Amino acid sequence: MLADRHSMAAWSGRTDPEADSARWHQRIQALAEDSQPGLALLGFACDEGVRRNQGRVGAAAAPQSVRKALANLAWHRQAPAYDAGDVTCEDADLEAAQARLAHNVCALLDAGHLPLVIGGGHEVAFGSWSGLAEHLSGQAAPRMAAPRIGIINFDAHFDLRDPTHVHSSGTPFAQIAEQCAARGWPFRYACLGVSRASNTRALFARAAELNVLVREDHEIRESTLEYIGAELEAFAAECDALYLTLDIDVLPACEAPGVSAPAARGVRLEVLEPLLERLKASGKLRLADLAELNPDYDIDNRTAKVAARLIHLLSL
Ligand SMILES: N=CN[C@@H](CCC(=O)O)C(=O)O
Ligand SMILES: [Mn+2]
Ligand SMILES: [Mn+2]
Repeated sequence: MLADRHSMAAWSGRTDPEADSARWHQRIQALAEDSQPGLALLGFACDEGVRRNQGRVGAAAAPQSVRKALANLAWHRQAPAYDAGDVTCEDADLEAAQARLAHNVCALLDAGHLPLVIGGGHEVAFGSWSGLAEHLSGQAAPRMAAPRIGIINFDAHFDLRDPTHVHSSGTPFAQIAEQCAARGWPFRYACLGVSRASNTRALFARAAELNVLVREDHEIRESTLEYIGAELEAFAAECDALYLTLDIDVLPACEAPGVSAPAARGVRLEVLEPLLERLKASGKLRLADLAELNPDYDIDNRTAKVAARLIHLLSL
């Protein structure tokens, strides 16, 4: 086990007497060296990036709160699911935590698992992507000279802040763009649910420079669902592998109050879910993560339940 800590304590809940009534807590297993390929949940218990980004901290506690919410959901999977433990951030050393996350994600991919990382602040994205990059550059994956990794971020924010001075929850995709440039890899980034009011002109300009596929929050609604779904499929078709990153603050604050920076408008769950279904259907999803859930501001575990439902959807 590579992760910094591991406990199955969160996995408890209701047990029904009827046959075929299993819930996640009854089926999820602790990851072992010889585990058959399956879905691997890995926590990134870190909000140092949020602190550096002047945000309200608390997201480090999200992995445990999501596990508790997921524990009681009904189990409909055929393939196994594992808990791979948590990577933690020690002594505010975000860079070291991201490097350990990357090694863990790479090891899971090498072993044939689909890693689903539960952040943490959105600084999780740099560690997640680095793990996929390490995997695609290594021996375990089919050789690709310059893999076309498509990043699909559902987020009210671009998280493309200038990383020159500080690495934070606001910089991961700019850090990834730098990494791609250094490796001669294409940078393919789609950011959906962006709030114009919450992102400066400088960030919109950087997104344009980097050729980011941008859809603002107000553009994603039931009447445009077909168009945006087709646009995402076309984006996916031009990629070798997809990395999906879900910033929970893409949802309206009434649906997801427990986040570091709540969205005044957001994209509703009923619109988000069909888009995720279409992405799954592409068959190219290699990695997913969830970011910015902050249990300190949650109401009756509403946000944790939404996060658990999204994991449940992705796991089917
Ligand atoms: N990952 C967070 N990103 C946002 C936070 C905005 C805020 O704190 O209001 C950002 O940096 O833009
Ligand atoms: Mn974000
Ligand atoms: Mn955000």
